[in-house]
Amino acid sequence: MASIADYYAGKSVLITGATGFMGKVLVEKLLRSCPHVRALYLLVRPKAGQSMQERVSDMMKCKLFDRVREDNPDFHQKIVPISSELIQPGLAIGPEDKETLTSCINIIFHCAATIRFDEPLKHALQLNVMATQQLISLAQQMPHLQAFIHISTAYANCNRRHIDDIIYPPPVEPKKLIDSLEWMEDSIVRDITPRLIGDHPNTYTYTKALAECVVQKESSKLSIAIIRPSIVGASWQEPFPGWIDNFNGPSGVFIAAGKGILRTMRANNDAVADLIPVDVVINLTLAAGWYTAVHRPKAALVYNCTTGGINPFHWGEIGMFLFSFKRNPLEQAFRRPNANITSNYLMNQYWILVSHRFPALLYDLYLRLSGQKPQMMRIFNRLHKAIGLLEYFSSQDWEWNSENMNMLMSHLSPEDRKVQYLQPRPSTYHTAMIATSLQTFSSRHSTLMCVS
Ligand SMILES: CCCCCCCCCCCCCCCCCCCC(=O)SCCNC(=O)CCNC(=O)[C@H](O)C(C)(C)COP(=O)(O)OP(=O)(O)OC[C@H]1O[C@@H](n2cnc3c(N)ncnc32)[C@H](O)[C@@H]1OP(=O)(O)O
Ligand SMILES: NC(=O)C1=CN([C@@H]2O[C@H](COP(=O)(O)OP(=O)(O)OC[C@H]3O[C@@H](n4cnc5c(N)ncnc54)[C@H](OP(=O)(O)O)[C@@H]3O)[C@@H](O)[C@H]2O)C=CC1
Repeated sequence: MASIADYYAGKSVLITGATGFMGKVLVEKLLRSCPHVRALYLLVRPKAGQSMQERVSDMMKCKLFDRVREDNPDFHQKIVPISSELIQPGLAIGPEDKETLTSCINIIFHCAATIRFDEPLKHALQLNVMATQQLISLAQQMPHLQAFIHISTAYANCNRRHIDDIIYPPPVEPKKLIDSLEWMEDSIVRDITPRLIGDHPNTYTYTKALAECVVQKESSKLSIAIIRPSIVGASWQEPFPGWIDNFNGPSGVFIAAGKGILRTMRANNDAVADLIPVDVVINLTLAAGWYTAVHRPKAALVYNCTTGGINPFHWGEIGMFLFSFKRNPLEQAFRRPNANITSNYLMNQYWILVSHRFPALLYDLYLRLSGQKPQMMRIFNRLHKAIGLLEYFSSQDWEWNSENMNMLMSHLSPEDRKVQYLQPRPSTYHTAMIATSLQTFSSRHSTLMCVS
């Protein structure tokens, strides 16, 4: 059977979300590990005054691409940016581009999404669900398509404690929800969002669950796989250890703790912190693309891409790790760092008062008296809002079944297992991943290495 690199040779690949955290790593690994891939078509929108071409060429200059650049200085010739705004009808792809895509694409990786926990429901629905539906419709017009890989999240079903690698019935029929929200004013949608999302913690996990249902509906017509990563962190090994370019999930928490701002947070010391390095997720994604295209499974296969089952690491251990900040605070720290976790709500409230609000009040008073604008209370209010949204995930445990991931591993040749390593088995990888990402944070004054 063809190796993964052999399979991708000569193939045209369509990627959404290529300018995002995971998308960039996917583009890089595909170019580096599958050097004979024919072309990567990236659906990109113009943003912040930059055209989509400018955005893509800036992205390719980033440090993440150093190794690809070394191997093949002309790698950019394989990248074809296509202008697309995913929440517009027809994904706002021009007729000529559509013609090109439908005639040549062999594999689609759908990474784009809004991952904000506080996204208004209508927008999360438009991007995470309706755009997925539109992309699938486009995929159905591609005669040479061999695989459609949808990136979901391990938390799409976080209202369950045990999560198998199957697609669960959606909380609501997506079409019904789309139709009923269409005519509603935004303020009404905002008011009824908590009732609609029910036992989901936010609009993100809720719409990702609906997207899986949309994908499943088409699985008889296309060869589909769904990848469900847990909390995606910095790279473990490739293209170099510790690469990360965002403040999502634990990263923002680490920085706030390293600057001595965040000193208390509600988390369960004994709950599994299911962190997975971005390079492992991308390896699984590429391997799943290969398997789906070669084996054409009859139903969509779901890959829970998690680590807790094989190599559990706990929030308490991360908390211990952050003690290193006591000796090495990040630059321009507000105070000497001293971050602690508690699972007790009242205790947390007490420490918020004593070690967050009170010092902020004092500092703002000092700023006022010295003729400057007070700012610390504002910063803490934002921090508390963000932490409030994350605590749901750090206070409880989930258990994921990873049969399909194991099955996929067993199908890889020994050579592919080296290139597309899937399971970070050594127990040191969590600490390596966190340590290197902390180095990334501290070495650049807490701005990240490659902010797009
Ligand atoms: C006491 C400490 C002990 C610590 C040990 C225990 C650690 C526990 C950590 C628990 C983490 C749990 C994480 C669970 C995650 C579950 C994951 C589910 C997995 C997924 O499927 S997808 C990925 C998940 N999505 C996210 O993580 C997104 C969550 N974030 C949001 O929804 C929003 O960011 C949030 C939290 C609502 C905040 O919004 P807002 O206030 O509007 O701020 P922005 O994010 O838009 O940022 C504005 C601006 O500020 C910059 N920024 C953000 N954070 C920092 C920072 N720490 N330092 C410096 N700058 C920061 C940000 O880049 C923006 O800049 P722009 O220039 O882009 O405007
Ligand atoms: N990060 C994590 O911890 C996890 C992520 N996931 C999933 O992985 C996938 C990728 O996540 P991640 O890379 O972290 O997310 P990012 O927020 O870093 O990237 C999101 C991507 O989607 C694109 N996008 C957003 N809106 C639009 C739009 N309207 N039109 C075109 N493109 C758009 C963004 O483009 P632009 O640059 O133009 O904004 C960006 O390229 C998502 O599906 C997410 O659910 C799953 C589990 C964990």
